[in-house]
Amino acid sequence: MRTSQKDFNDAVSQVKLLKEDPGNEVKLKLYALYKQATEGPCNVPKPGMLDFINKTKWDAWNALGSLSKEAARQKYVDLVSSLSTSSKSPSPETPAADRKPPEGNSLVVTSEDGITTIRLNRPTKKNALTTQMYHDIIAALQAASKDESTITVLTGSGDYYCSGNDLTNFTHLSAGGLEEMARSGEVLLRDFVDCLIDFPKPLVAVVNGPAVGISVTILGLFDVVYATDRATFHTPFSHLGQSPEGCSSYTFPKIMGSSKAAEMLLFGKKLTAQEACARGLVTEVFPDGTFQKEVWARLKAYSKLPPNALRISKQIIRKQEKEKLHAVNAEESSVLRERWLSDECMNAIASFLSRKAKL
Ligand SMILES: CCCCCCCCCCC/C=C/C(=O)SCCNC(=O)CCNC(=O)[C@H](O)C(C)(C)COP(=O)(O)OP(=O)(O)OC[C@H]1O[C@@H](n2cnc3c(N)ncnc32)[C@H](O)[C@@H]1OP(=O)(O)O
Repeated sequence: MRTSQKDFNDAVSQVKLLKEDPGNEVKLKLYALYKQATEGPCNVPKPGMLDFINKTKWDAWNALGSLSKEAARQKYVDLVSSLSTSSKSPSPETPAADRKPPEGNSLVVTSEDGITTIRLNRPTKKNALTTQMYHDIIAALQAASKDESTITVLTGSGDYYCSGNDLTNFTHLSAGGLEEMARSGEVLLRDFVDCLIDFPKPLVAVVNGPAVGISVTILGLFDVVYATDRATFHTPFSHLGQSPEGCSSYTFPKIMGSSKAAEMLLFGKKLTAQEACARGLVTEVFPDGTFQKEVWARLKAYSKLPPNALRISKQIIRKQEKEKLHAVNAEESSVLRERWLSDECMNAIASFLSRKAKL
């Protein structure tokens, strides 16, 4: 059956009414099909390397080749129709466990039994860290350092611990352009890591699933790291045209030796939880089935220890390193600022956003 211009116009209007964000990949497909349906094959010059949002869009449109306007209209209508069906609200009978938790509250902070828990809560994005989340974690750590709790925990919701920096952070350009984005990124990164370096109470990572990028590098600044046996530890900086951060250029060689650290930080070797434990990055690994029960029981017992003694002991253990860690953090952040402006980095991010590469 042929798609009429009216079907197409209706589908264009329907997209604006979708209840759920269909995600970047689908939005890119819709964009490309729309352009093909309305203007025909891609007929504009390829945007420059640094203009990676428009370059990604151009790539998607250009990839449709000589597809006819009629066929593109049909594909657009079919795609919108599949989205409209899948984004209908769940019926009242849908069991709660089958529903995705809301995306609204990306960080959930709770305090109970002497433990303040900071939970990354963007499970549908594998808990990738938005710029807002870095700010919120800083605020949560500052509050936790002064609250009644004895121990502070960082963990994730859903099947991932954290997929690292949200790569769409790079697409939110302000009036100052790329340079300004890189400058503010450097300041945010430095503040975030400084806050971890200075955190005065026992800081525990409860790694409930795979961990990527900055969520791995900062583990050297935690006092204890518990991981499920499902967790993996991956720092794909070279693949992304980036460089190590979170003080890992200093803490990783110290923790695991320089050659093992290089395998992770230069070549992006992904470690299993057992390997990370053998290298000293993880304190203890638990079977996934009993992970939450065992870890929280242990933390509850530790939280009954005298809080002042814990603070003072942590201070003695970390004191010698603080100055060095702040210097390392400043240097890593400054090097990254340069990296973010490089073609290698731009290309890697554009490639992720257009879904050509997965790590
Ligand atoms: C200059 C501005 C910067 C400002 C901020 C500065 C602050 C400091 C920055 C410090 C530098 C940090 C460096 C890093 O952390 S490097 C590591 C970055 N992370 C990645 O490269 C991971 C990318 N993701 C993946 O490879 C895969 O998604 C993953 C293996 C994690 C999971 O694959 P899987 O197939 O299981 O799931 P999906 O790919 O379908 O993912 C589900 C949805 O989640 C989205 N997603 C996942 N990870 C990220 C991410 N890091 N950023 C953005 N979005 C992410 C993915 O796109 C899917 O979304 P859709 O359903 O909408 O398609």
